[in-house]
Amino acid sequence: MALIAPSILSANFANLERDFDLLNQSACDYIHIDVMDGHYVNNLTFGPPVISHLRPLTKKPFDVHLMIDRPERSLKAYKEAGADFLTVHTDATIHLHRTIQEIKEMGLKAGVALNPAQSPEEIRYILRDLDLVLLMSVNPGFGGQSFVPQVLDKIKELKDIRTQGNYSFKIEVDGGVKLDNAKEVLNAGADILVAGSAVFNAPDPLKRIQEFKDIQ
Ligand SMILES: O=C(CO)[C@@H](O)[C@H](O)COP(=O)(O)O
Repeated sequence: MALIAPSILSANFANLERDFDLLNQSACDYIHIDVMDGHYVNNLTFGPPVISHLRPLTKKPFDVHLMIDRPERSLKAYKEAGADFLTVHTDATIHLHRTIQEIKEMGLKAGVALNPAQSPEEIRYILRDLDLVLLMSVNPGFGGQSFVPQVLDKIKELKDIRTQGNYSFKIEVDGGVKLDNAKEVLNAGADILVAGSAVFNAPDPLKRIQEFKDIQ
């Protein structure tokens, strides 16, 4: 069964408590939290203070996706705010291996994100250290963009690499995931689907999450 991580980037920022009530009632597996700093990406969302206020609202794991420059400077703040997974971008940190080790030493699950133009080859030598590889299927920064179709081949490639290397990381796909392409994304090898606008812009977000969960 697909693991579903609704992205609160498309939630109502003026009413996050209501949207967290909804997520608590749902069958979602993780809550995907997009942190954007206005530098690594143009958009700006929130940081540790907001996340720490969200933490008591749910027991669901926080899958925190850091779209920020130099994430190594603030890992501890995100741990203290309540992150369970911390995912960084390869091109945002200078010493990626060290950053991953620091996330793991804090007892968190460590993830690396690849943008649509980046190859899994870039992270070949750290794959054994990772709990998660997040394949961006849009360019990062905004919700509601269209799925970049070439990413389907990348998912397959990464899944083959995982099998050949006997690695244990999960493959998460993020951006433009909708009900009508989710099956193809899962068949390509994704374990976790991130869905923002497909969930929060749906007439019935609870039903929509269940529809994603029910995909065979
Ligand atoms: O990280 C990002 C965008 O940078 C994603 O998590 C989006 O939030 C996904 O939104 P949709 O494409 O599902 O609307």
